[in-house]
Amino acid sequence: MSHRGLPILDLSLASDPNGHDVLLQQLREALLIPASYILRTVDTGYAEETTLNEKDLREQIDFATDLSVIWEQSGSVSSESSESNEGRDFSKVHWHVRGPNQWPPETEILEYHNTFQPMSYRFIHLMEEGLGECLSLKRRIKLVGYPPGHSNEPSQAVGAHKDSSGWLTFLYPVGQERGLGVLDTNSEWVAAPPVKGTFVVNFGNAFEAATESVVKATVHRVKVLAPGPESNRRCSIPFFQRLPLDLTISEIRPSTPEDFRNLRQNAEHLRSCGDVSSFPDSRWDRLGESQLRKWFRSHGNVGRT
Ligand SMILES: O=C(O)CCC(=O)C(=O)O
Ligand SMILES: [Fe+2]
Repeated sequence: MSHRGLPILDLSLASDPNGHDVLLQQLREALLIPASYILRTVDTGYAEETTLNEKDLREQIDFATDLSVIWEQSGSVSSESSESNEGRDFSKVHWHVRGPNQWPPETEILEYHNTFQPMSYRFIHLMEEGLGECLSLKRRIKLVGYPPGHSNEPSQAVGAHKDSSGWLTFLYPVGQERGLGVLDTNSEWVAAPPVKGTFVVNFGNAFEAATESVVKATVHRVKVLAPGPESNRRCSIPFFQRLPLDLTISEIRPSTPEDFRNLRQNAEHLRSCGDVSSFPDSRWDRLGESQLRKWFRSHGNVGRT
């Protein structure tokens, strides 16, 4: 079940009475070994991004659930009047990240959404069976294009990072272009080339926090080659699952069974990678704050507005 260092899980075993338990066991092992695995299954608004203080060489467009603006300049907005505000405290600056959307609604890519949404839940339910997780998840889909690099050396297309959206990311590489790399437990970069009929699963920052670092968030990056016969435009479609903005680490933790969190004593293989940001940081307990910090770090213009 492995492809050049990354385990490959066959999701179809989930509905096979003889394969189900085997898959759960593989899933449990995969959660603890490397931080990423491959799952076998079935010109407007381009954003610029910076990772580790270096500009990424890629263009991207986001599709997400269209949410209304709920934060007001005046600070604390009385929430009682509106049912949809659910008693939130709008003096908290992280509510800035809610609306208005600067990207098309997810209905524009309905077919993709309708394929990935049930698949992502199928996978999450499988994890719940193995671990007992149960959280309310939102999602975001992104279309990403990487032009070939400028120099003869591979260039940073997106720098080393952990996905800040939180939970799991299902990453679908379009075409055969290589470039995705994942940091393994020995702090070495492992290539994650496209494998037909599969997509890559990354663990996000909140997943690491929920499991008290038993499962490490996947540190990953993309490098692109200089223009040449080997180097074409690379495209990918990540499907991010994220958690409610107001959720805190202390609220997330009980969702992971204690016996699983206790494995942390045996899981001290921390992958350090320079300045890659981590969610489990007492200064940024709330997921919304961590999201906002990510936007500040990656998109300088967001911090200025
Ligand atoms: O395009 C890829 O393969 C990786 C994209 C990614 O890591 C991200 O957008 O967070
Ligand atoms: Fe990522």
